[in-house]
Amino acid sequence: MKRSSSISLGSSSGSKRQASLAGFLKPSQQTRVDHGKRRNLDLLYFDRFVTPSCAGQLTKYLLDALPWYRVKYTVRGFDVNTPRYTTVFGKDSTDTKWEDYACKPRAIPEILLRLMRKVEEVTGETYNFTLVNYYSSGTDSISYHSDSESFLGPNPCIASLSLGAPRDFHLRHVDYKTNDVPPQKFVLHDGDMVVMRGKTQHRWQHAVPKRKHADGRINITFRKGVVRYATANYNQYNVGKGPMYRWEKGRMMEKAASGGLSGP
Ligand SMILES: O=C(O)CCC(=O)C(=O)O
Ligand SMILES: [Fe+2]
Repeated sequence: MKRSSSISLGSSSGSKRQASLAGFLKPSQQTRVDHGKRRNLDLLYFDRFVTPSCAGQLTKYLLDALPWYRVKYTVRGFDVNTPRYTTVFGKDSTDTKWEDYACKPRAIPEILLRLMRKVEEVTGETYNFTLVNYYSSGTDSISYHSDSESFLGPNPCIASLSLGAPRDFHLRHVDYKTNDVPPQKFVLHDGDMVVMRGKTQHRWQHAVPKRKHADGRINITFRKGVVRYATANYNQYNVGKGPMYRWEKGRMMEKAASGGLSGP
């Protein structure tokens, strides 16, 4: 699908830094991958949803402006070190007041909000969270998982934008061990967007595997949390209680303990 609309990401922003981001979006091509053989894989793929110049500015801005975390947690007695930097903004759609959460959610920064509105327009969905990953090198990754959390509702739509270095994106059917449904593998380039919809999260898993060599890559996902627990869960697994990191002089620098969410 061709679209000619473009928007400015920066013109009416409050902060000077954001206002200097004069990029634009131009959804160029939309490919839908959903035929029956692929068993409930309902994907939209936007080739260069964000133009290269906008993607470059956005990457620099986000790296610089956002607080980053390297979350550690325990699952069934095993210590897990999240193998990438993460951060999260937004709040579930319940009418819970912001101050009533044990860990106060953070408002979505203006630039991500603008991006979210454009993604909403193009996907015909609404979102209230943005989760951001930073893969600093090929050893940063996300292993096979599905985002089928019940707090996202029955068939969640998740829009996922890639910025920076290309990385492989793999999908496999949940019953891949016993069926012959082939895995799907493609490369996500700077500015590309994948939208996972329908039963995709229930019937498929996705991953960004480790690679020997890869430069920095940011991934932004837009999701909609429909119950209060979404906010606590996303905070726990994307911010945690460990130190915060800031991008300074071309690398991540550890800062004081976050103690939960505080302003970006
Ligand atoms: O980095 C990506 O492309 C995928 C990220 C992802 O699957 C997630 O954050 O749940
Ligand atoms: Fe995911």
